[in-house]
Amino acid sequence: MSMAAETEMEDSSLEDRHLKGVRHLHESGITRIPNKYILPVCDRPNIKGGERNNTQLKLKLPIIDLSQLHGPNRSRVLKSLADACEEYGFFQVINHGIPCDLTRSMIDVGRRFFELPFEERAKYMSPDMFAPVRYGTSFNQNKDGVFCWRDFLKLYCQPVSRFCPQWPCEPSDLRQKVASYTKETNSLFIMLLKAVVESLGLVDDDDIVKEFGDGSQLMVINCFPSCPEPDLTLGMPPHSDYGFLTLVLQDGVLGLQIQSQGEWVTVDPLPNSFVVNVGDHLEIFSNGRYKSVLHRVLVNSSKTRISVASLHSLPFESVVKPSSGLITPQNPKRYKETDFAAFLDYASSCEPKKKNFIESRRLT
Ligand SMILES: O=C(O)CCC(=O)C(=O)O
Ligand SMILES: [Fe+2]
Repeated sequence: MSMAAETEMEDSSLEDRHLKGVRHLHESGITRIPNKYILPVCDRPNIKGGERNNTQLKLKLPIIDLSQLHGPNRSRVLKSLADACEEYGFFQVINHGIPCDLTRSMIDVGRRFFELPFEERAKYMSPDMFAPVRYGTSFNQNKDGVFCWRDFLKLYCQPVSRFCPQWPCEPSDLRQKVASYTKETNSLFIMLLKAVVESLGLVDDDDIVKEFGDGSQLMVINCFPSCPEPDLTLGMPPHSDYGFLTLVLQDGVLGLQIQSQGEWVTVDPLPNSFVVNVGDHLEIFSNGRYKSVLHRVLVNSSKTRISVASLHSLPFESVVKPSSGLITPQNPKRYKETDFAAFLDYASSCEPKKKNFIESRRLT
């Protein structure tokens, strides 16, 4: 075989390797990351002081105590919520009522899914962005020039009775855990949604809350294996989330970063809290008052990290637009109407540098 043919064969088997995901690479025991994962210098995470001597800026997100939401302190809680959504686009909720046994077992079953033999996981691989069950790698494996250090399992969740039979049957308790977790996170979301709507001063806007009764819920279980060269790559590139609110559960390993005053800072959540972030749809609904903030994920050289992001929004076919109750001559509409299909078209048709869908919806 000629050298060129050999190199070509090597290249194509390397290409295959990327599509098998980073868990697969990690299991092969590599000590350097393949070029496919190396970011241009300007996009690298710039881990200050080196990883061992980690002096990352840590951020304590504003705390929303849900045990105070239905008592005499309600207006104070709503004010904190409004401030957090305006200033950070992120907050953490405590006393949310979801049992920690359930959150622990959700992380645990997610971890066990990624520990299954590759062939078992591969049954759910699909390049189709619309697939209700999709195991994949990177951010958008069809488009990303540089891959990121993440594998994921995405599950459509609502209605549970429709999607549950399509979820992976291994690990054997996955369906039951995801079903319970879906139910609990959906109730928490509805509680937060009502508070968010009220915090915008929309006391009479019951329509939106009703519409969310049949809303969409997408669960993304992320696996960020330990990485031999974490300063050259990212677990997720800077992006915003498309939905209304995202509820993020983490396993205790830090990694999530948000941009605050021009610097990337690491979110350091309280134990048993949920990190919640404003998505593009809420930025549009609030006519830009609440911000869908860019965030990214760092990886590290010693620990695998698991996170579960639950993305909540309107039914897939609904149109999202600035709330009419917020539009005045002084505060005109700042965003075009959008729907889920427009987002998927955008996400699948380009490789957005900042993965920021909302820019394309802004009225100038
Ligand atoms: O892993 C995390 O903490 C965040 C994950 C995330 O941003 C996402 O799944 O959209
Ligand atoms: Fe995200």
